[in-house]
Amino acid sequence: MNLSSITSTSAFQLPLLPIPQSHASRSCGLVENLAIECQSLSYSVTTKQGKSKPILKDCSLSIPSGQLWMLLGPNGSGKSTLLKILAGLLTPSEGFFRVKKPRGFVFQNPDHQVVMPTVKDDVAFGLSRFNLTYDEITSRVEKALDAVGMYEYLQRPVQTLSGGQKQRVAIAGALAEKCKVLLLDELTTFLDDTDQVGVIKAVKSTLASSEGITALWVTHRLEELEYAEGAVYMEEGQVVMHGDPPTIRGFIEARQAAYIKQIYS
Ligand SMILES: Nc1ncnc2c1ncn2[C@@H]1O[C@H](COP(=O)(O)OP(=O)(O)OP(=O)(O)O)[C@@H](O)[C@H]1O
Repeated sequence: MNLSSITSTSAFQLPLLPIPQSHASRSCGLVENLAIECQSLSYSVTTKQGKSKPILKDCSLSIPSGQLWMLLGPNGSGKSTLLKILAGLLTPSEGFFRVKKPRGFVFQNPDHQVVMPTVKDDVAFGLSRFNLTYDEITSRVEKALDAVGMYEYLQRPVQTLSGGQKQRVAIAGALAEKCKVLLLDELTTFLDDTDQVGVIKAVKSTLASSEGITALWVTHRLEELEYAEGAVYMEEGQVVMHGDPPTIRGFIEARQAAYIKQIYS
């Protein structure tokens, strides 16, 4: 169901990774072929004491259409908050953002999203608000489940599915609604290795077989970067860098090594 610049950090100063020209072209001042764009996005909450607490600070990033990008960063760095803003679930305090629509948000815990009795009912649920015939709904549900490798589970009760299968059903819900952007919040956190790879491959093959669907995937798992075309790394509410996965991976590994050295020195 479907419900960079580098900013200064204490230890590292790296240059902005520009978006390759093949990914984005400028015309009349607007960036074309981008699925997601944020400029100077900030988000604050008001504490019980009445003080403003910044959660996101001056975040800028651009993600081209048709690609899988990863969003990484330590706990509490603001990844989920940024994703919720992009999904329209939170309103930024300042800045500008644009996301191609329709967009779909898939939660970390599939039990919060996959709630109808059977797989086909769950994928069809969001379609009830469109004026579609029964045949159109059936066709969309079948195509969406096929895209995530779950077609044979059409009639299955959802409580018999594994966590990874439920995640794929949740993604199918967004695909059935013809979402152009999939916002995927730590889908593999609770999954074993087999389910993890199954979900990520389902997203990859969906993007490969469709026209211009883009996915932004929040993760803590560095090894998942091998599936991505691009990545964004956040710390303390800021986008520290964004660009190609090997460079981001090298940066994070250097950061982790420095942290471990600091602990043991
Ligand atoms: N409504 C809120 N009120 C107060 N603090 C909040 C609120 N929402 C988020 N925060 C804080 O903002 C910070 C960023 O939270 P967020 O969930 O976006 O981080 P994250 O990078 O997704 O973390 P994790 O990897 O642990 O899921 C955290 O310190 C969190 O406690």
